[in-house]
Amino acid sequence: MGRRSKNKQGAPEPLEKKVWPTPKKLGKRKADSDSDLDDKPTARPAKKVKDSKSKAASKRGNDKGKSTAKNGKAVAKPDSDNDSGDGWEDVDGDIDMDNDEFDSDAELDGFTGNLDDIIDGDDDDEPLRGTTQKFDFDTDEEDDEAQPVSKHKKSKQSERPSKIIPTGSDASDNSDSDESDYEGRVTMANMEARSRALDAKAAAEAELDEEEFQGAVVSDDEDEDMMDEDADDEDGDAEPFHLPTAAEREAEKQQGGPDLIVVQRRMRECIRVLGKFKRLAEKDRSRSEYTEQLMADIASYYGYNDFLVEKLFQLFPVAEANRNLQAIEFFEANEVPRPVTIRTNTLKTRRRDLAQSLVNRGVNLEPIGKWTNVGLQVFESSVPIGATPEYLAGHYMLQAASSFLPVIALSPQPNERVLDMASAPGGKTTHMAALLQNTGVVFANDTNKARTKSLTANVHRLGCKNVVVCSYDGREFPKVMGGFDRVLLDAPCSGTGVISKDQSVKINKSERDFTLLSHLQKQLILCAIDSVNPDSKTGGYIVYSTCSVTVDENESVVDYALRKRPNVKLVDTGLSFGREGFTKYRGKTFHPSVGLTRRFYPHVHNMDGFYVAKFKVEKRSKVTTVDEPAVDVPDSTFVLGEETPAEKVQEDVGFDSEEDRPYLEGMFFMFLDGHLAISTDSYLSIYFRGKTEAHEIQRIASAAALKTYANYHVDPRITDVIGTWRKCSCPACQIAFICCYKCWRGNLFSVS
Ligand SMILES: C[S@@+](CC[C@H](N)C(=O)[O-])C[C@H]1O[C@@H](n2cnc3c(N)ncnc32)[C@H](O)[C@@H]1O
Repeated sequence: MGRRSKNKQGAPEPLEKKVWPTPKKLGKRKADSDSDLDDKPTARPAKKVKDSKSKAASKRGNDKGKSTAKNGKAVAKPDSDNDSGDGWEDVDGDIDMDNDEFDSDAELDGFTGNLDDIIDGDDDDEPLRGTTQKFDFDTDEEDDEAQPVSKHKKSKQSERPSKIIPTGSDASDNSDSDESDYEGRVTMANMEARSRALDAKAAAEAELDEEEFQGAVVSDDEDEDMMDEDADDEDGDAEPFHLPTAAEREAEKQQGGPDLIVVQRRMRECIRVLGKFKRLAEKDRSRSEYTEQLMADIASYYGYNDFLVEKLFQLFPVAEANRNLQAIEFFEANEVPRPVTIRTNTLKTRRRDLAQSLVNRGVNLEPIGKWTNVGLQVFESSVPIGATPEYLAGHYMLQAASSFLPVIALSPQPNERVLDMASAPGGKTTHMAALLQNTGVVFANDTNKARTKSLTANVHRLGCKNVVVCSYDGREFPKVMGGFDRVLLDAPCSGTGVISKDQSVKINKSERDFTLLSHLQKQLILCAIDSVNPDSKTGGYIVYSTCSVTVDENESVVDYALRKRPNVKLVDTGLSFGREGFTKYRGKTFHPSVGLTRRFYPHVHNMDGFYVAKFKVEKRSKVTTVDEPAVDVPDSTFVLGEETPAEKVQEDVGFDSEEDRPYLEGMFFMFLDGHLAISTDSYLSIYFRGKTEAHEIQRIASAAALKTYANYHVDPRITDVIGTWRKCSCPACQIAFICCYKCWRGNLFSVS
């Protein structure tokens, strides 16, 4: 770990801001670039009231929010306000409020606040607003422990040194920028404009990246300065910065490394020199020397290994004028906790009702933004947000905002069959179950059996009744079963997007990890594609996502899938924000459609770093076989040992083999007394949960034996079947829990 992480020291002295170029000096170009950087998280004090539109409303909101927490008395907003476009629109007017424990009217009666006073919906379109305090939960994992969100809790931010780089709001004159009319804050609209501007600049990126990749050093003479010409005089006053030579750096190392303050200053100076290289660089020193020094200092200052710093630094293309600033903003954002967010479980409640209940308990919150109608951002809470009665009753999931994105992109439709290939602990599974309104079926798979326990617990808590939990290696699909309308592959990844939650990523990732992960992801994505029914009438989609920002795990994987499976194409994710996926990166050129994929960054969107790609699986025009190994995978990448050798999996993922036929043809699932029955045109299989008693197997199997093609087996990898099966009314059925084939087909999804 670097010295900051290792020592957990207090904040070093703030940087002397006077040495930074003023906004004026930075000029228009800087203002543009800063405007992009302004998408960063802002260290905002905990608050629940938006302060832009109506100070009066804000004040009322604050006051009421506090008083409601205390006295629990006030009048609920009339229902008619629900549709006022205030950001609290109901997500589903037809919610089955089948949970007796929850009485929304009772909640309303007791509600003492007026949410509309608290909320100004007009700026509801920010991805996420400023961080308040640290709250420990994994991107994708529910934290079982109760976690109060206390305004008194000391955040990690408070221990941090001041910023290395003045950000847009710190340093730039934004009078021309989108946010100037909005108190310097970022809106979805201006964020997108910034993204577009950046993306336009990326046109020149590939050539420069390639040059860098091939070791070509950009000529100093050709470098563009970031500063305006009129800044020259003032630059003359600045102390010349001496870039340490290799020998000096070695000596520094021998003495135990540089002082933290020295590192801070040096980073700042390197960025300054790189920004106006011709004027400020020392003679005979190259741009790459400054960049190397900057990366080395980032590694020691933030506590990364050198390899990862370089990998992450390279995400910011050389061609971008503000490349170094962006990189620093990214590393800085990894030191700041992301906002606490929850997802309303629409199987049990409505967002507005949930919000009212939580406000009554002293929770300050607001809708996340217009891109989600189920998300709430929690600013502060006097109660542990992971242990409220509403939480225990399954009215919400504690879930990072970025985790909503792949499910929104996948957009499962009622009655569909969906596979969540790597699902534990179930944040996205339960979201999908809710979008299916408890119809159809979600196969929630995860190779890690231990993790399926928390998945099952979440499925139960949230009242999902259409979920089969199983524990296969995802690479065994579609051999296990196929024919899904939609598949989500939220792939195992390096976690470079969630460093703010898991600082160990900074030091425990090596080049080999990325190679192995990328191999695994490539295998999984092919299996995900092959598990989709291309003839699906309503779907035929796959979403691939990771909580990583590296290209190896994202664009490279997606591009690989496009090359290996000509019957798939990328489609728009439907997400209203996010940066375009790279189509060129460090000498590699990806399919142009990779630009349709979306990247999310902590410093831009104030969310965990994330990546989302959506594919449409087309019908295969002719029999195609995979005639080469999908990926050249070392055996060591397989965690199942003897179960499934790599080569076997590779061979088996070919198209249209006779063997695959039953998996790809129409398949029907039903829930049998807590077990799973799968029927195709050719056969019936009953999967007993791993710990099924022998007499239970006997009972069901003997009934199944009445069917000609029935077979059964006990599968320890089917861990839970959460759903109920309504007895068939068909007179042909001799046995209550097994239907004849005809009525089975007709009634399969008549599950209650
Ligand atoms: C990013 S997490 C999934 C988070 C989950 N989608 C959610 O929203 O809660 C990745 C998961 O992949 C699982 N995994 C790793 N290798 C796998 C494989 N070969 N097949 C299936 N799952 C795998 C891990 O156990 C881990 O739970």
